[in-house]
Amino acid sequence: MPALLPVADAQSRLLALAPPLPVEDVALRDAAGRWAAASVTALRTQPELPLSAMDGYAIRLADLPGPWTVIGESAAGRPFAGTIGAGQAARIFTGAALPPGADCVLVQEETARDGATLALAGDGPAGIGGNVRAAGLDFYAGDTLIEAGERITPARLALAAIAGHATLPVRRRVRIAIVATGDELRAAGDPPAPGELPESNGAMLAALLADLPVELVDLGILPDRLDVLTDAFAAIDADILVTTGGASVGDHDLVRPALEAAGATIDFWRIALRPGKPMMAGRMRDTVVVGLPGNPVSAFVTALLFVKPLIAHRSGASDPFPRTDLAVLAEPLPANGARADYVRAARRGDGVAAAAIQDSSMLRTLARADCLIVRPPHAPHAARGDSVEILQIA
Ligand SMILES: Nc1nc2c(c(=O)[nH]1)N[C@H]1C(S)=C(S)[C@@H](COP(=O)(O)OP(=O)(O)OC[C@H]3O[C@@H](n4cnc5c(N)ncnc54)[C@H](O)[C@@H]3O)O[C@H]1N2
Ligand code: MOO
Repeated sequence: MPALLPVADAQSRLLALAPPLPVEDVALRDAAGRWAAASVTALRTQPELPLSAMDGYAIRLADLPGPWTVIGESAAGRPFAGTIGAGQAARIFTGAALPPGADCVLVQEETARDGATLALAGDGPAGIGGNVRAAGLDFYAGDTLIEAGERITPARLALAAIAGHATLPVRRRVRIAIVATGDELRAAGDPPAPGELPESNGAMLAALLADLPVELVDLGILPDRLDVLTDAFAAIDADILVTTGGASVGDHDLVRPALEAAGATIDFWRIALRPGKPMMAGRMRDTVVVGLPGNPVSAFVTALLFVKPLIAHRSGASDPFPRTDLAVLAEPLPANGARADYVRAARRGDGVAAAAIQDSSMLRTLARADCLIVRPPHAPHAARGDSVEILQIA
């Protein structure tokens, strides 16, 4: 058996199987959660004019300590038409344009007003520009606001809107088909006969992909039959096909031969990862095929490390891999073997502690974990208090 492929090598080979999808311009709200296909520049300056940051009075700093004569009003969207001269003030509201002649804003709470006469009842603004947002404070027309390959987060979406964009260039949504394989599987809710069990990977994968720009087709459960699997795979019209189960070496593990019979070329199979060793990936015409192991925890971990990054890559992400953090061990960990280990763990006190049993079938253990401790191949014994890399999962 050839040596197992290191996780990072498998990740880069997977992404190299197919490029990002074609670009389309979509309405702003439809771009949420996708990745910018080109850099986004500001079509306007924000704010375009100096604006008041407070409700109060627009004045000239040199006129402090007053009093002033109030000669007009500037509201957001309805600027004052006149100019502020010596001893004059304009009522002004938050977001309103600072009238010409004024250079600062006196906040309402520091004033006493009697008809058109305004008196100081506090310290007043600290200097020229006090309580005023200068033109271009946030950005200037022509500034690059979002780089190509960056995710369109809610904040970046709002930024694009205020910068004057109605649409954004993004990659089209990823069409992804998922299939569970196994004669023993029954749809969740169907009573299983002895030796059968409810199918759980489909719901888990769909939930894991819910925050990604995908069109998901769930093909349900297919039996361990070469002809049925081959016909089903050959008929798939998707950018990515994800199977679970049947990936290992048993007599009923038919995903690889079925993919090959359907025209796929397998690029790699079996990686140095626990859980997730029997994972495979390849290409079937324009479809990237990813065969995940059937064990539910193995399917979860390989979906996090491979399927989500593949979707991000095909969606144009420049940084498609999950971000890890550092945490302190609340309990020691034994030395690791030859495969990278993603250890189910939970926060305890101010550290993280691994679950006692790490079997890759155990969904309750996974469901109670809030992170995976990343143990590199051959990592030595780690003591309580040591710093470890973790991947947040909840
Ligand atoms: N001789 C060897 N045996 C195994 C090896 C090996 O290297 N040599 N690898 C083991 C590893 S590691 C894993 S992981 C499993 C994965 O094998 P498969 O991908 O072929 O998975 P199955 O055998 O089909 O299923 C494993 C397990 O998970 C249950 N399962 C499958 N699909 C689902 C689903 N959609 N929902 C819920 N549960 C599912 C299935 O009933 C099995 O219990 O192979 C080891 N064996
Ligand atoms: O690596 Mo398997 O994925 O033990 O569970």
